[in-house]
Amino acid sequence: MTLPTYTERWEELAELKDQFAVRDWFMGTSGNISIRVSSSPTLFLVSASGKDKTKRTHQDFVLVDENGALAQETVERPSAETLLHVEVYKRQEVKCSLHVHTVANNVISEIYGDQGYVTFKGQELIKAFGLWEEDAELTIPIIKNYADIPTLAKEFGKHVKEDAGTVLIRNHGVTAWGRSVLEAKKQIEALEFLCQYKLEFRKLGL
Ligand SMILES: CSC[C@@H](O)[C@@H](O)C(=O)COP(=O)(O)O
Ligand SMILES: [Zn+2]
Repeated sequence: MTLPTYTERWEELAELKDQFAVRDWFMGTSGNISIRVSSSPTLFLVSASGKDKTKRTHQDFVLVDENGALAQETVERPSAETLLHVEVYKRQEVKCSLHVHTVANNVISEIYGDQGYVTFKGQELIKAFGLWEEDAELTIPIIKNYADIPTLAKEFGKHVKEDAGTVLIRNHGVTAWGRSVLEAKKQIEALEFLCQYKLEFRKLGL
């Protein structure tokens, strides 16, 4: 790990955090985000736990290793959900992992929670997930919100089958990851759009 890489990745993550904060995507200190700093060994910056993520400070992120253990001296604790980030960084191409709680993603995860997935069809934005065919269908898994984080991470890990993806956690939020910050961001934003659309549609009784 070279210092410019560390600083550049920190800044990239900090910018993203500011953007999500403006959208109110970190309500009540919820949400956590991370970015890969090194591949060999695996090291990534993850948001510190329990902070007001609408504010920018020099303690916003901490460096952790492939197991989610602190790789630097700090008084901060890594996100309580660091183990979910650990799951995606097992894939060498993954560069970024994002987790947010929104009302729309929570309601959709509850409505479709029993069936374990939600589908979207006939929507332009499913192209953000690489689905370009006219009748393509996007399926997003919904997992149970286990209180025990290692159990939650294990369940989540079963759905990390590609270098980019999205998983809803029932009545909790969503985690998206990708080969770049843009790819992870694109998916989490697109899913939020699709969840809001589906809810609006249902509200209108259509
Ligand atoms: C305070 S509610 C949110 C937490 O329980 C958790 O789900 C979350 O997303 C944020 O935890 P954090 O440890 O700050 O990364
Ligand atoms: Zn969470």
